[in-house]
Amino acid sequence: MSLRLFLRFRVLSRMKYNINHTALRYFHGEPNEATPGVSVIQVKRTLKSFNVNFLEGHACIITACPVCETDKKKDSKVYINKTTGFFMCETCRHSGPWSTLEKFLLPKKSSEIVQELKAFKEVLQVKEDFTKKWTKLKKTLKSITELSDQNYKDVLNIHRLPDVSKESMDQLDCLYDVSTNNVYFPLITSSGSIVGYKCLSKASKKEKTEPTSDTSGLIIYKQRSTKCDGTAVVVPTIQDLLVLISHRSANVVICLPYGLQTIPQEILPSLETYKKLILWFGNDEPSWDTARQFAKKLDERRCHFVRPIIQQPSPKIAATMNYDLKAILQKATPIWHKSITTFESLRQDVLSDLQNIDKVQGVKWKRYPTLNRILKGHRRGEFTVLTGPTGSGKTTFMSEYSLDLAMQGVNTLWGSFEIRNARLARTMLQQMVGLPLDNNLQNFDTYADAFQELPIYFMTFHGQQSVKIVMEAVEHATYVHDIAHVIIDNVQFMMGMSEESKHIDRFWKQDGIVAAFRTFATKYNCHVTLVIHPRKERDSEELTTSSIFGGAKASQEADNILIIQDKRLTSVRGKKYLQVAKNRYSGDLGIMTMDFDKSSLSYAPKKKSKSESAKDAGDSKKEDPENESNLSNQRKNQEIKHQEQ
Ligand SMILES: Nc1ncnc2c1ncn2[C@@H]1O[C@H](COP(=O)(O)OP(=O)(O)OP(=O)(O)O)[C@@H](O)[C@H]1O
Repeated sequence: MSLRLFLRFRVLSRMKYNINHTALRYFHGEPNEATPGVSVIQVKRTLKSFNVNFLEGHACIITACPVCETDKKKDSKVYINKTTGFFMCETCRHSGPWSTLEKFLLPKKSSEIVQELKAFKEVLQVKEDFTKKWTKLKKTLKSITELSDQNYKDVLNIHRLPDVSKESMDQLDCLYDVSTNNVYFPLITSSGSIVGYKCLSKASKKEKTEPTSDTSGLIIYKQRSTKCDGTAVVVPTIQDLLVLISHRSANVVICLPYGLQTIPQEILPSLETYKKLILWFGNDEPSWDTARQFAKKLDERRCHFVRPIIQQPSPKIAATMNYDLKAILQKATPIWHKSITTFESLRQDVLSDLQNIDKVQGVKWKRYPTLNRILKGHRRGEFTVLTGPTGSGKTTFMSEYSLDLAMQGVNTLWGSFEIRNARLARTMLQQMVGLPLDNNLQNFDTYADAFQELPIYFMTFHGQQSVKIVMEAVEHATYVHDIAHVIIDNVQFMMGMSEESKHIDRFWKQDGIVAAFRTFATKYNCHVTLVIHPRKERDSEELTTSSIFGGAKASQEADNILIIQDKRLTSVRGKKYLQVAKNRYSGDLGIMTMDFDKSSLSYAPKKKSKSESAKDAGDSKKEDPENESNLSNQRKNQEIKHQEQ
């Protein structure tokens, strides 16, 4: 345990946390630092072996902070995340991976080790204390409750906020900026420290959060003169929070810092005191998906959910419809199902699915209407395989396909083993702005700022990697950043050396990788897209589902198979197109032409003038292969099923 080792670790962990705040959020390839992946049993065993008393909470293990102890501070608690091992102390604000805390917990430390720990502590990650910034803001801004009654009402009207009394608002301690009309709500931890704020902006009409990621604070409202029974209602927006406050619908209401986008593991300590959390997010599919995802982090056994049916929209909408908010909250049911369930407990889910049929079909692409028609949308928990000849544009297409979804809020994790992340990010940036970047360098910062807002994360793996390490990184990122779409480009980079003689082995290896990602997609309710090269086929032959490299596993396990077909080399009028060769959700198959626009690196269909579209509509009936009849689609699907059997 030398100081050198500690310092090396520090550089990596610092890089990890700092880079998280920038556009490209990287994960490191080193097994220990990148993917803590500590089991709760392991943590408990170590604590017991060190004779350390601890409490097992819902999402964290709680014990006295050994980092504070070195300063002889007493009564400080450290929270250790049960899934990742990430620790956070509410007093000294140190945080980091379990492997670091373990060193501080060692019972008998030689004086040499004590010295090393002191030096190490200096360089440990410390969560930013926002109190000073907040105090500064307080000097320049007004407390909202200081406004005259009329002005206070005007501010509520400007932001279309419900009629919350000044007394209730006073508890939230929010500030008002007279010059911009913005309202600031502090984000507070359970120990009372201010760690950021949520701002209702008049100009953008949106909620903005500072810091932009990984805050440990929440907006917590507790009704005065009522006893907390350990229940809190959790809502995504300030509007929802204020509605519940103004209707006095719950004793404790908590507003999440980043809405439905992500729930940082840093806020879990502040939620430990609640025995029951009622998640009230809204009655559409994304809200429902998010609730299930968040509940996994919060500990499903204490989570209840306001089911997403028409009579139970988000608090804000329910209030405008004059629904009884208390009655809706009383109908909240547990998220956690036992292994055996009955139709009685499923009926609300079935009803919700039927009422939300369009949204259940998934997130629709903005750039590919044809894909929406065939695949209906992009759904969580599915497994997609993309294949196509070498250099046919698999990466370029997948880049635009995933960008489109990320721009609609799908949290995305890219594993690009073949091309460098910087090149991939550049392709995506160009696809986002639709212009060649080198000719528009003067606007780079504007473009980059917009790109930085997107929920896209990149793994820093490059070249050959073991499946175990990649899977650990993917599972970790899915937990920490609530990832909904993982892309692996391409599978061949997880299969070791590529000698022809080892072909049989490689088939087996690929089957193992496919099985691992299939299981992951289902277990974590996350969409996985694997890019797989085809087997060597003759150029003149079309690729089919059986052309995918490896055994039949990939085509059997996939929910969707997408194949890029390049007919330009074999026929004069040949085109490049994307074939949907398998679609488990609706069974519809078909093709989408891929006209490449070099300046925007895009395959999206170009917008046509009215006369052109009218002409095309006539022509396409005659010859457009995209209009294959459903009958032939069904026949093709049956053929695939037959092959699989
Ligand atoms: N339809 C097209 N016409 C012309 N150039 C294209 C087309 N599609 C992609 N490209 C360009 O071809 C190059 C290779 O594309 P890309 O890396 O996406 O292919 P790939 O199928 O992923 O390759 P590999 O088989 O090596 O993985 C890129 O520079 C891309 O901009």
